[in-house]
Amino acid sequence: MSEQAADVTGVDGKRDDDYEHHGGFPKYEAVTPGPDWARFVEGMRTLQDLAVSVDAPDDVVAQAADQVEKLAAVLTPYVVPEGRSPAGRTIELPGRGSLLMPPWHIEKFGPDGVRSAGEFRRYHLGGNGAAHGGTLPLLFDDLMGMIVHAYGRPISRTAYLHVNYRAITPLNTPLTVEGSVDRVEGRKTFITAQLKKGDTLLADCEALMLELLPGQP
Ligand SMILES: CCCCC/C=C\C/C=C\C/C=C\C/C=C\CCCC(=O)SCCNC(=O)CCNC(=O)[C@H](O)C(C)(C)COP(=O)(O)OP(=O)(O)OC[C@H]1O[C@@H](n2cnc3c(N)ncnc32)[C@H](O)[C@@H]1OP(=O)(O)O
Repeated sequence: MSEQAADVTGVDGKRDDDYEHHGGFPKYEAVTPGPDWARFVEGMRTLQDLAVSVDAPDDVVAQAADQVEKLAAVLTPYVVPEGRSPAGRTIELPGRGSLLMPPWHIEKFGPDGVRSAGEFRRYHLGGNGAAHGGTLPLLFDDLMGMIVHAYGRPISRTAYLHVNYRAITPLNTPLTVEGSVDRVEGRKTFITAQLKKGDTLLADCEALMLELLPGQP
């Protein structure tokens, strides 16, 4: 597993040294895990989809539960502190290799904004074939973190996230989400983003990201 420092170069081309010591935040570095990590994560995503969509006989569920318990026992000795797992730090994988994130891949990452593309899956079902309303703020919030980072701002947290649901967000359909910094006022970074299916606006979002003060968690 090789580690590389995240690019924290600001819009003015200067390295943002504040990134190193702002807030009480651990420092994250992008990572390239071994060759089986992608297969492992995708397999786990398939299991998540299945776990919310099967109605299997008791003996099949018992068999599955046995295997899940065995798998957990295999992995448990390797639990590491926050920021050390490849989950969330593998930029080239959908959802940066984190099961919490929808399996979307980054198409554009820079000071002028971040765009990612992907699909919501059965795991993300809300009702009547649409994505759960709570999955959209998850997608947007993660995007906001990346936009702040790509813009070269110090570590910031979401103070508010305002989502407007404009149309039903379908499952298993290619979508894009894109956003950029609107303005910066002191510690405040204001960002807007849109979720689209082709040219159709599904949801838009406005967020305030607040730069953390020294020692803030
Ligand atoms: C993973 C990396 C892998 C490799 C790297 C590669 C790629 C990058 C990838 C990812 C990105 C990397 C890193 C991302 C890092 C972090 C993202 C984290 C996102 C989150 O983690 S998301 C969690 C949900 N988030 C919270 O859990 C926040 C809880 N909260 C608080 O922690 C405090 O609340 C805080 C600190 C936000 C503010 O507290 P505070 O005391 O410092 O500030 P204060 O309240 O004084 O406000 C100052 C001024 O903001 C105004 N203001 C405040 N709140 C407002 C509101 N809601 N609406 C309107 N105005 C508001 C005030 O009115 C005042 O304005 P004014 O100065 O004009 O009077």
